[in-house]
Amino acid sequence: MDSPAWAILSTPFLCVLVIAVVIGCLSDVAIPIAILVKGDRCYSHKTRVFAAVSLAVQIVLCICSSIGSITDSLKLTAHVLPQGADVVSPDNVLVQNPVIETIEAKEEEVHGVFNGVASTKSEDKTPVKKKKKEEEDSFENRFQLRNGREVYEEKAYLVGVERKGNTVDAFGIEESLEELGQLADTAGVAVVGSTCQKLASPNPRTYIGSGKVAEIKSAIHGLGAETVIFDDELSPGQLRNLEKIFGGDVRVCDRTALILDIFNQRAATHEASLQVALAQMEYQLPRLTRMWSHLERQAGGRVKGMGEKQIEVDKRILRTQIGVLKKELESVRKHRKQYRNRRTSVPVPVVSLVGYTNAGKSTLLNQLTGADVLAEDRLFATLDPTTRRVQIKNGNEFLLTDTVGFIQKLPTTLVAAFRATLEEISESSLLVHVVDISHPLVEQQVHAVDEVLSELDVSSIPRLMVWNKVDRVSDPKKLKLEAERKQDVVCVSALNGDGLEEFCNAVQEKMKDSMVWVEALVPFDKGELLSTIHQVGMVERTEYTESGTLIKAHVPLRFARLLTPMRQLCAS
Ligand SMILES: Nc1nc2c(ncn2[C@@H]2O[C@H](COP(=O)(O)OP(=O)(O)OP(=O)(O)O)[C@@H](O)[C@H]2O)c(=O)[nH]1
Ligand SMILES: [Mg+2]
Repeated sequence: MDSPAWAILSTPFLCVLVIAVVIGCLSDVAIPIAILVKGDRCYSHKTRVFAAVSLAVQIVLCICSSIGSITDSLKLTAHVLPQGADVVSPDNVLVQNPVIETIEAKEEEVHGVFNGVASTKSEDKTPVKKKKKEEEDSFENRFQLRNGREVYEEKAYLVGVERKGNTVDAFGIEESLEELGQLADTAGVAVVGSTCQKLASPNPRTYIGSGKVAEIKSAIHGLGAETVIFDDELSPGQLRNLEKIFGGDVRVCDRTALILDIFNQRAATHEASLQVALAQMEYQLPRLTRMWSHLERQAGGRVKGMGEKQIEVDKRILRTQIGVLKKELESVRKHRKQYRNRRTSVPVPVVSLVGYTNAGKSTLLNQLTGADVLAEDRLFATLDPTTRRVQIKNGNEFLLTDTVGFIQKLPTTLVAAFRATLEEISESSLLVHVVDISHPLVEQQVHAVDEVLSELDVSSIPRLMVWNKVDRVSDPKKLKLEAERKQDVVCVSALNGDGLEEFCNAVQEKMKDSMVWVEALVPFDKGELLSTIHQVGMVERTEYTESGTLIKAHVPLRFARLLTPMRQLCAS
């Protein structure tokens, strides 16, 4: 039914035109026809020939004019029809919509002509629907798979503060913000912008100045950010005030909350989950206030203190939960201690890898022991300690423990919550501080690690420093010479295995510091004791005598106690 013929016939204008042409033609041909019909009875031969010629000419003229009219009409109809379709189509908004949209549609039409392709999906071209589709697409794209979980990628705006009079060892504001960006990335948050401010002292109400707050407010609304992350820990009041000012659904959080969020996402074992839950609850406890301020608003201010009562109830619940968690963690700690005691009955020395997050601790453990601990270019890949046995070429061995990485401004709640895990460090014979020597902020990272270690009371344990990732520096030879000049520094590349033998030798040398020198006569029937001395100690000399084997070696202190009766034997 959409054919042009039907369209022509269905137009009243065309019908009138056709009738007029027919009447006109009939009137012009009527006289010659009458002459011809009456014939030779009334008219001469000449008159009839003239009438016949005239009729033929009229017919030809009539046909020509009809063809011309119909062609013009066709052209007109062809021009009118598409517009007519636009008007009646419910999908099309071009005719009804304002000027701007018509102009845009015209531009699209031109675009269509250039391409020579007629688009049939007019709805895809409308700006409103296009925008909606883009929004839907971007919404879908913002779901990311993190650690096996699908999470919605929030848009975040970062804020840093540079305190006047910062020490040389501290991170610069730009570097600190960059690290915050890395943390945000690890947590699955997309950073859309950042800003910083230099301050002598923080504003007690909003942490930053009011001008900066206004600037951030307009920036986040322009960028569509849902979260504002501060690089420093904010007080509960500051968090509340900032959220009120930013308005809407904008969430304000700080570095501590972000790190806790990462730990929460990454906790894979029961112990790690317990520790993270405890740290999160301790962080939330003073911040509960803002959750209940709506109660007083709902009551129109008539029931004053309603919110406060609710906060008290919640705080009590949270404190009870914290108590339960602490008890559970205490039992985990006891279990760990028992396991460690069992391990020390076979006195293999324990070496702990400590260091800044992403320095390469897990990669080093994997290279030396063939373990498959997760090592990746993300912050806080490791949360739980892993211990593996390392066998050195000379037959000696030690246990190597990989631990959770440190970071500058590490939340104290987190250090406290991870005490059970970190106790591994405090009971080791040697601390190996792994450093990413290729990192531009290596000095600041070393300083940050030393600060956390000072909180853990491990100053009496000997230390060895490992400059890792030497394959990434521009002049590895120069670096190795520099390391040789320093005491207790070894260069390695955990990734390609470069320098691992030197590392193991250095570990042994260093462990001598925590061992005692013994000379003991071991009876022949205590053969396994002798082999243990070879495993865990550093044997200088063995002599076979009539009453047993005389051994001179450095051995761990605990083991030296085991050898006490034999030492006496030797002395006599
Ligand atoms: N080029 C190079 N990359 C390395 C080296 N050692 C480690 N990496 C890379 O550095 C990244 C971090 O390594 P990890 O072993 O996970 O670091 P980590 O210290 O265990 O990190 P956390 O568990 O987060 O504390 C990974 O992408 C490794 O491949 C190295 O010697 N050279
Ligand atoms: Mg690791």
